[in-house]
Amino acid sequence: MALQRIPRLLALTEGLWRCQLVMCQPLAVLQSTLGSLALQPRSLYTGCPQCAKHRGLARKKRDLSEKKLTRYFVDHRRIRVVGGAGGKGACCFHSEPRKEYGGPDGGDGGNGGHIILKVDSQLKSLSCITSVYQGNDGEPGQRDNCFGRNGEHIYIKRQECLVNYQVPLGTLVKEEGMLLADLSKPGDEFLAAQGGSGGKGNRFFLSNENRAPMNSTPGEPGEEKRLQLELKTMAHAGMVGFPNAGKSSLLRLLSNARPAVASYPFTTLNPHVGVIKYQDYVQLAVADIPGIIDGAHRNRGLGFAFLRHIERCRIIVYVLDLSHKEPWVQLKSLLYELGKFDETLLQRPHVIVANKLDLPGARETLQCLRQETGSRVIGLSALTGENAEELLLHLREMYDGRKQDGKISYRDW
Ligand SMILES: Nc1nc2c(ncn2[C@@H]2O[C@H](COP(=O)(O)OP(=O)(O)OP(=O)(O)O)[C@@H](O)[C@H]2O)c(=O)[nH]1
Ligand SMILES: [Mg+2]
Repeated sequence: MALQRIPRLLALTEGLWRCQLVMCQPLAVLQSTLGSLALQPRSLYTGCPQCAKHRGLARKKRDLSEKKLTRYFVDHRRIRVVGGAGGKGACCFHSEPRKEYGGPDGGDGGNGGHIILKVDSQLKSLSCITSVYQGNDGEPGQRDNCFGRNGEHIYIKRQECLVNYQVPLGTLVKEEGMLLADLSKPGDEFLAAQGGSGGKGNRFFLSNENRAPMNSTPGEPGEEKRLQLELKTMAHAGMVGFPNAGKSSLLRLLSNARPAVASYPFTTLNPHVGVIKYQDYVQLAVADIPGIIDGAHRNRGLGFAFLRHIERCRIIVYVLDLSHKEPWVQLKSLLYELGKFDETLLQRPHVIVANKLDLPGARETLQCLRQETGSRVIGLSALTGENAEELLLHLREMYDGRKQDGKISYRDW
């Protein structure tokens, strides 16, 4: 019996020993004598149960692979929304002992619930949006002039116990290609489908001419719409460049985002947004999108549809690769492809960044690039972090400048 208790005792004591708690002499003796049983030492957790829970959560979260992310990142959805139908009006008469002609007392039906799209800034993708949303129907009217209950409105993320659905910030709502709403501010709402109004009970039809109306109306059906939801990433600055130029490496260097980096082209398949945090608590969001190549507008490479994710960026960062002999050719191609997508993108304030300054011969190429473009080019290395401050300061200057113009505010990216 005593032998059976030994392993448990040992487990307790070794934990105490590992945590270097104040260990009394008898425990130390026991530890040394039972050590021959060679149980693996385990760490004794001395905190409360809540802390133990947190300890489990503190495990490092593994980044999702780009392929898996593609499954989760959805920037297009077609949905059918149907508002709830109105409840039917009741047709009945008051009945009480010794009251023969009680009169009509059929209550009205409740209104059907609307379907409302609401912005949730925590959401980053449209993946949680399902294809059909059916509104809640209103309840029918009841006798004794009881009106039916209105259908609960449905918001397109389930939140607490309410049926409550939401969309990410930057969602465009279109119907047959026509823009209905641009949900670009936190808290924005859009009434996607209106619920039908409830029917009238026979009490409603009571008049001097008709003291015993026998008619009541059914509730109206809810509105039905087929909508396209399109997500455009919201960031202050967007990076464009050829594959392998080092956009993701740069984003990793500047911000807390962790996009995948590899030496093969098209490593990035989805847009990533990182936040640069300045010491005075100003935060600047930077988006990294998949690389674009010559002929992207003819659907070469990954095409250029994802350029819509930089459409809302106020600053465009062209990332060029100094390992190429003529990076200015890359710049021309980028400008051409951007112009094909949207001419106005070319008028946006921009920064030209030449990456991979650490490579041999890169400084000479940088000089040539400056001469060719005739504008400011920030040479840096995303790998070593060399000269990254210049880019950080320049982005901040541009951001502050545009904020003073009233073109950027915290609410309006
Ligand atoms: N020597 C050097 N290599 C770099 C630098 N920046 C990035 N790289 C390398 O270049 C390769 C591509 O980097 P990425 O950050 O994945 O490039 P990307 O532009 O995001 O590429 P895509 O996602 O395919 O568009 C990786 O092997 C990086 O290690 C740099 O400053 N110096
Ligand atoms: Mg990348």
